[in-house]
Amino acid sequence: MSAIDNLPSLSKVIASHGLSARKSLGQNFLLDLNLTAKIARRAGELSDCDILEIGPGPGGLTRGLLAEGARKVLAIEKDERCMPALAEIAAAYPGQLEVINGDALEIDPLSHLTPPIRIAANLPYNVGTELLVRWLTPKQWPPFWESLTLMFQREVAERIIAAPGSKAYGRLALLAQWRADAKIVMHLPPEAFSPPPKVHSAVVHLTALPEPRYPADAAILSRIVAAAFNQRRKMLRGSLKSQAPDIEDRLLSAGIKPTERAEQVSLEQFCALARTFEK
Ligand SMILES: C[S@@+](CC[C@H](N)C(=O)[O-])C[C@H]1O[C@@H](n2cnc3c(N)ncnc32)[C@H](O)[C@@H]1O
Repeated sequence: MSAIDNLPSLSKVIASHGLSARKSLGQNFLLDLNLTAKIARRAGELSDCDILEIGPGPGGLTRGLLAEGARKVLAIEKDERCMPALAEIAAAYPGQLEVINGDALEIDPLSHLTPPIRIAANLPYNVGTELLVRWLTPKQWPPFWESLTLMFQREVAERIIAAPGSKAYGRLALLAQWRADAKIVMHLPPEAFSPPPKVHSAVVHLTALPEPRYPADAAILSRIVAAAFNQRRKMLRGSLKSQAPDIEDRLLSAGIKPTERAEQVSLEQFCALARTFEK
């Protein structure tokens, strides 16, 4: 019998290590290993890849990723209490699991990983969106990762895949669809988690495009789109007035009516508008 067969169930792990869920860390754990294996399979072909996992908690998804054949998993977890449980998994997969106890928003994981790299995470929603925006907006493209497989609150997942004209359409949709193919690959009810959250969840899979769909500077595009959607009910000539005194001319040159609202503007048009700020 191998060490992996000796790993206890996640309910036992939680009980034996006293891992009562902390709300402040957004802890809603996945305890069903069939489910975590299913999520790991949605991350794509793992056997030749290093995986960056953020927020492994007691290690349900970590076990799924390793069982699905990941070459190596680098897991960054803020909660020190999870370290003994993760050490048990590391012992079952010698040399394949490296754990860092720290804040993923402050750690640069690159020196610990070898390409090709995929990212998988079940994170609190605010940390997840902040990291997603960071991963989508590096200056250089393609990025260090090939794909992202991320759990979100269902409404956030819908914002990532939203089309123009819909209520969910905004900065997340534009940044995600500019440089990646994004789709929802799984829906999870609250009961899938312990403790169950108040909201439904969904897993989004994003594959990095070799090149962005349209040329634009990431920082400028991000700034323009944020300003446009911060006042999404306003006409763009109003919401973007602070960006440039000649904003109406810039909008017209990008093929956008200055009286339109952000919701009606396509990704291609936002990129054209961002390019007027590069000159
Ligand atoms: C929703 S739980 C998911 C845990 C585990 N992946 C699972 O699916 O059962 C989120 C995890 O992210 C961790 N976490 C929260 N903020 C973090 C941060 N800034 N950096 C690293 N981990 C964080 C929490 O401690 C928690 O273990």
